[in-house]
Amino acid sequence: MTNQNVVVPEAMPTITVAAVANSPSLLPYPPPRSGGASAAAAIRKKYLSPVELNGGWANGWVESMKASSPTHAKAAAALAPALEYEQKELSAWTMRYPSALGKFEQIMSSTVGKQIVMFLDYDGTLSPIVDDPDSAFMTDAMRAAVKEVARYFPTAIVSGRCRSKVFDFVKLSGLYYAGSHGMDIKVPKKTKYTKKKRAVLFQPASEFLPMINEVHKALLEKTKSFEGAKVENNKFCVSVHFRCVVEESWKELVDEVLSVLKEYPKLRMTQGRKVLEIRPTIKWDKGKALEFLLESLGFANCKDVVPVYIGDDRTDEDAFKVLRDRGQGFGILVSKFPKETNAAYSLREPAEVMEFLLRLVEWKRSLSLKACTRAFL
Ligand SMILES: O=P(O)(O)OC[C@H]1O[C@H](O[C@H]2O[C@H](CO)[C@@H](O)[C@H](O)[C@H]2O)[C@H](O)[C@@H](O)[C@@H]1O
Repeated sequence: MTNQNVVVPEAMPTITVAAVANSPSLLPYPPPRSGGASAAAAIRKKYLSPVELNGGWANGWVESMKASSPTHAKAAAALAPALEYEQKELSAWTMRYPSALGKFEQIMSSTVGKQIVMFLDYDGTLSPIVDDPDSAFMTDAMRAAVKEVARYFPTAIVSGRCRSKVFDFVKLSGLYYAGSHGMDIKVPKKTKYTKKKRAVLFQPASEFLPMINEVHKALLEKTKSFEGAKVENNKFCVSVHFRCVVEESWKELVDEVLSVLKEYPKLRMTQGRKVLEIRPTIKWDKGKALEFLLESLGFANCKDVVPVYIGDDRTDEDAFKVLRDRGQGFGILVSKFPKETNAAYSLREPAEVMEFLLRLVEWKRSLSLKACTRAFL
């Protein structure tokens, strides 16, 4: 069976056992905890294209879904040699993607005299991952930190959620919001940084709205018998959550989702953190949204701008890649586990993101203070 609208989860070349041994950073998320050659075999299996696996596409998705299963991880954690192997992998990975907190001074010294623009993902970055997507609240302390950052730097929230929903969580005006993985961007008429004649609403997938609503309904119907499954309408994309579905039912769930998708060749499916994301096939992603926002802010051809993007998920990789390709700014991946990434730095969890944001504010204030003192001398 071939299905053009299905994106192979993490389509990666097949990795050999030797290659894995030599490249500790080539690990799926979270890494298999079975250690040594068997870990390598698990990695190899994960990266096989679904068409190569017996049973075809759906099995490929289930393999990918299982690779991020905490149940699997816990069961395998009983193996002591695996833990040692894992520690080595982690330290090799953090050498390659150092902590943005550990390298804070170094990072900041490269931004002096330049304009930092902040891009923040929401789930898993500003808020912890929780079972119920409707309860993924950010803390007041995090909100205060983001507010402070936005006082000093243009700040955008870039999320897979629909724009109104992510605004309801963040509740801060004066920021830029890009929802539906960047397919719904609003640039207000007047901000500290831009004065536009009118607000800009950029929705490159607007023609898909009726189709997305139709698919949302169909998916609600098809998944209603799966205990724990949740379908979320994110306006220009739909999320099918399987975090609370028992693993034995994942294959059946994927089959149902694929059976709906078969009727919509203009939609594609990708996988996030325990979620299947259905979205239009248009060439638009969080990376394009980052470029669009930089342009809207007047930094399109500016050499002295440092875009900083913090995110935790596969969809954030598009933005990290844009920064890497531009050779401008840097991405920070939020992850506790080694993970192949286009980011330059890492942070372990939202609490560290908050610490980074607060240090950024402190650094900016101390710079301004030094400048004032110099002016008085
Ligand atoms: O781009 P993001 O802001 O990171 O949004 C990506 C998806 O995030 C949400 O799902 C994830 O977080 C949930 C709450 O912690 C969790 O239950 C779920 O398993 C995660 O995948 C959101 O609900 C999705 O619609 C977004 O696409």
